[in-house]
Amino acid sequence: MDALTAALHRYWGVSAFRPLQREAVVAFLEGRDVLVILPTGAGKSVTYQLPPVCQEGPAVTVVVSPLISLAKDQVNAACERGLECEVYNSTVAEGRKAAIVSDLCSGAPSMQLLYTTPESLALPLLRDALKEARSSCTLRFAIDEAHCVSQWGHDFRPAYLALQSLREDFPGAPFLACTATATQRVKDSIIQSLGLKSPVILESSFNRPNISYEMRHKGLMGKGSRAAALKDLVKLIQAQQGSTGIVYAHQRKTCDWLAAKLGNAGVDAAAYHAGRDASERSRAQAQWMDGAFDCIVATVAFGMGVDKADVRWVVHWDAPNSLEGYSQESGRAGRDGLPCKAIMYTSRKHLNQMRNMEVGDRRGSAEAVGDLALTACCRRKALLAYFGEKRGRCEPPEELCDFCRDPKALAAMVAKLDTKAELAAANGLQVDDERADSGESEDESPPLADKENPKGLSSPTQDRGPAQKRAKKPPGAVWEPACKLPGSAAPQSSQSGKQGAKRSVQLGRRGVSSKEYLADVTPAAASLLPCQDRADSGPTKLPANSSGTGEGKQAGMSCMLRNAGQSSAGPRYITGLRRKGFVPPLKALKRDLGSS
Ligand SMILES: Nc1ncnc2c1ncn2[C@@H]1O[C@H](COP(=O)(O)OP(=O)(O)OP(=O)(O)O)[C@@H](O)[C@H]1O
Repeated sequence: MDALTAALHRYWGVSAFRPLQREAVVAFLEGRDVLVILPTGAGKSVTYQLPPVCQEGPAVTVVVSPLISLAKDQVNAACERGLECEVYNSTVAEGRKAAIVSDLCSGAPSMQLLYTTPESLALPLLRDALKEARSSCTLRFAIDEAHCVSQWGHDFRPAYLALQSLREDFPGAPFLACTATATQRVKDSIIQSLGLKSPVILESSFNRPNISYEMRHKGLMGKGSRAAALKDLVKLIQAQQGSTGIVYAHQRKTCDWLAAKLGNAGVDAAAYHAGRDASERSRAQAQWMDGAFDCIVATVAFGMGVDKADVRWVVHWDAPNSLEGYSQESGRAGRDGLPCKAIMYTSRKHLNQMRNMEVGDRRGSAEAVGDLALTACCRRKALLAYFGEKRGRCEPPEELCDFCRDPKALAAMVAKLDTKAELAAANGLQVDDERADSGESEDESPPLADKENPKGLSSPTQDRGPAQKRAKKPPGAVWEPACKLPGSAAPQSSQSGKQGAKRSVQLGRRGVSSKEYLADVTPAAASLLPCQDRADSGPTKLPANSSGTGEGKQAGMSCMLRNAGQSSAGPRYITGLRRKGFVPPLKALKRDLGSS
């Protein structure tokens, strides 16, 4: 056994490194800057905790962590392993802080890890002590959750920007930045903001093969969709037979409401959000960790750094704000590598609300979530494509997503969603799921307004200056299931029309088969249906009696549709619609969808 493996065994009790851990430790020990991008639960903390314990002479890794609670948990875990650990933040008593400073300046610090926050690291007392320490010991800096430094990231913390001055003060110290989620833009931003010098970039696939992804649409759950969705959720949780899970909701009151409703239905559930006081929160977390609750119903305030290996399912009751967030939150399931589920409940209304409220750098986040949720596509492929990974659909032994389990059923469901939206828009109505969902608005203000920031810091999402205008969509706009994510099942027809070209589709009461109708409104979905007469390209020509001068025109059903499968910006607009005389071909549609 080599020295590194021996140290891993001694402190972690395991005798093999996980992928890229060893490479990161070696590079960090050699004094290189390192960027580690590994999925949640991959063991990133080993990469910066191990170096100080496996070198001769005094060495301290200063670990910058965004949350005090997160640092506390990590320090406890590290101390239990036998590492010499200290924590320096605003909650620490002055006497303790003085002891830490004096240890750093002693010429041979006894600590191996010093957990702190960006704010505390900016204070002259600690900064000067570290400057003093570097002459007598090896200093290294580890920036945990490094995506917080990026304004493009989903969890930007302005305080992280103060870390820029670290490089100036400690030009010779190696930096290791780690995160579980980073698009190329975020990676570039981390390297630039922290001033990483020719960093060794260690990145593994974001893929979590043991997670099966699934979307459920509240709008398709019938009238009173909130009650129906709740019933569905209870059934889902009960089917997990007492295994542990997390339900994420946007708002605190939704968490309280859901926890109470689940409790009434016999599910042991605790609510966790920043509106509860710290002791209630940590009690709820501890009880959930111990298995006293099947389920914790939480806002995004919960989860960062929670190291519970056997979370078998993560439910999003509301669509997440971004795919980065989704990846992190769903990634809390199955850290033990065993099969687990990530299930997202969505509603078109909520997605549209989120999209309409995005400002500045955040624009596009909800759009990406909507594209994932409202498109017939392999969820894994699409999610990974968002992070720049090209790959095929789920393949065993990976857990299959809902699309890969049954593409036809999923395509039919998406077709149903699109058709509902378009028929409702055609009739000048709200989309059904929006109407049904509106019951939920009684306890929900606009989704982003109450997004939690456990540190109470501002972020681009929350800092809406007067100059920042919300990007309102025109009334009547519905979600365009444009299959924009590269993983989506857009038709790859060689005959597909000119990129970005609009198609004019004439729909009418007679002469248009439901199959054609489906093919026209959702080409992506229709490509998966047994639909022989699907028109893939160019302006769709419908039978004479329904087009041009036919009844279709009389009925005023002229829709301008973007050709699905092509990259197109903005929503799909339905224009020139007249309600009178239009009878939706629902019977035929239902027959085709096989859902009487
Ligand atoms: N080589 C290894 N073999 C087995 N278990 C390991 C190994 N390395 C780390 N672990 C364990 O994996 C779990 C997750 O590790 P860690 O908390 O470092 O993950 P992480 O990548 O930081 O996750 P997150 O991004 O969610 O914070 C811990 O319980 C840790 O002890």
